[in-house]
Amino acid sequence: MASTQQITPIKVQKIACIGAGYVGGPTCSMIAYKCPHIQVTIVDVNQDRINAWNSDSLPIYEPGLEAIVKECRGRNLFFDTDIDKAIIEADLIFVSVNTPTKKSGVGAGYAADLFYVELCTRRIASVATSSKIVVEKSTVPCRTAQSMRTILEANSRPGLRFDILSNPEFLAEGTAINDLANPDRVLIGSLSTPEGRAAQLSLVDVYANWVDRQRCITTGLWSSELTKLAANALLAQRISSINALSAICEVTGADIDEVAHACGIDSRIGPKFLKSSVGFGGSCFQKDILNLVYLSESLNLPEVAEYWKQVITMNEYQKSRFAKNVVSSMFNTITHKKLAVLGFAFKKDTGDTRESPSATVCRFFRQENARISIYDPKVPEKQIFLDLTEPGVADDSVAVKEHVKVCTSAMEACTGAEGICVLTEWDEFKSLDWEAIYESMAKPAMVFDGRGILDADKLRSIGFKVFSIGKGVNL
Ligand SMILES: NC(=O)c1ccc[n+]([C@@H]2O[C@H](COP(=O)([O-])OP(=O)(O)OC[C@H]3O[C@@H](n4cnc5c(N)ncnc54)[C@H](O)[C@@H]3O)[C@@H](O)[C@H]2O)c1
Ligand SMILES: O=c1ccn([C@@H]2O[C@H](COP(=O)(O)OP(=O)(O)O[C@H]3O[C@H](CO)[C@@H](O)[C@H](O)[C@H]3O)[C@@H](O)[C@H]2O)c(=O)[nH]1
Repeated sequence: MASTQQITPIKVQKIACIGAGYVGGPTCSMIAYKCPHIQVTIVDVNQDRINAWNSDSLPIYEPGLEAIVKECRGRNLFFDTDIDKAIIEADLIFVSVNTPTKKSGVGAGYAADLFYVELCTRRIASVATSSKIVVEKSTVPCRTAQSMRTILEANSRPGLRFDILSNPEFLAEGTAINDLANPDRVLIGSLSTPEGRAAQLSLVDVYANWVDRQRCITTGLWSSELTKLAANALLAQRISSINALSAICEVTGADIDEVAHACGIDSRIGPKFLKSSVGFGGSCFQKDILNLVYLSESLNLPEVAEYWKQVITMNEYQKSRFAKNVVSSMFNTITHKKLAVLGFAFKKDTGDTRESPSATVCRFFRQENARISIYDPKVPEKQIFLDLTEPGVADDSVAVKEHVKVCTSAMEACTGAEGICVLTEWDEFKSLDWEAIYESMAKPAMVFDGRGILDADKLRSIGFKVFSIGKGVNL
């Protein structure tokens, strides 16, 4: 029978966050900003990253982040590599480390690699001198909290308590600050024991400094862990669904934006996440769906696994369909032709290139021996070369530079090109001087809009041949 014993939640005064990445950095900076009475220390093993957080040039680009960090840093927000000190001092610890897809061993290519989560858990256990609330912020497979509890209980000093909470993060890159300041919901899962409930309430109290308590959803641990994977799978599924329809539009002459609008206006469907594109990217969607596929397979649910896998298959199809269409439209060869690629980040307003569809398309163009000129307003040149270098291929870091040029403006990338591919939806691409670009290009000048952001009629009136995703082949 469940105990009715009441335990008073602790008042959190010191928070440590292990992992100063895209999630740990912005999330805990927001906590420091909204809770000046709480001391927040964000720690990482990566000295360069911590140095950057302590400098004028933050390691990630996120609109609005810099102002928040500048206001709080040195006041109640600290970035450090002294992980042990932060653990010892904190009463609540966020584990916000990376959980990439496993590259080898059991579950390779599907399962989440929990190596870093386990490393942190063991470190907390061995270092802690007082009881802690440990919060899974990383996206993890269902029931990871149980493994964390077992490790903590088996390795810590006698008499200490560790309450594990699941508090998955739903921020999207590029809009992280607004997502954190005004979240649709904050999800906190715990065991249904009195201690678990008390820990849950302690974390609700932290968020309640700026989030309405009604929006703080409290659930069981496993529901919370699974909700994170489910939410990403459902979002990615919408994109794959609209992209599957875009292929039908291109053959039939229907217009994907009209279809998406008319479908999305139905309140049961809703308008968001129905923008057809060259494919979804980012560090999460593919990884989390693969994780869900693996979970389904390990639970002996092959039909469920197959269902979710199809979301990724469709995404791969969309990227390759786009790239092949460029080749066929350019008279079946792009060998030695100059192609301008506008946008390399996986979406606008971020410099993140993880799983970027632009990188996939560029790799395809490289295979076809095209000359690729890339412009992205936020992705550093070094990162572009890193992403396009084939790992394990001797001297490819040199060879890639024979095919790929990184430019400092869209105009520079497009000058002399035979085709332009828009692969990230940066706003600045909509207002380029398209007349001047047209004049500078080899003819026929072609534009392949993989994000559906350009005014195709206007471009055609200038003289371009235009392909827009989901708009009928109307070059
Ligand atoms: N990127 C997103 O938009 C996003 C959104 C929601 C959830 N998530 C999830 O959050 C987690 C973190 O993602 P991210 O994008 O911030 O990753 P990231 O790679 O940007 O950051 C992770 C950081 O953890 C550090 N780290 C790894 N092991 C460590 C250890 N043992 N001790 C100290 N530091 C360690 C790494 O050095 C790195 O700086 C992942 O599980 C991801 O799925 C990401
Ligand atoms: O209608 C749409 C919406 C998005 N995208 C693409 O989908 C990808 C992902 O976009 P988005 O979800 O906005 O960015 P992420 O930062 O990857 O955020 C997702 O992944 C995070 C990590 O788990 C979650 O926290 C967020 O809730 C979830 O939206 C990008 O390539 C977008 O260009 C489309 O093609 N069409």
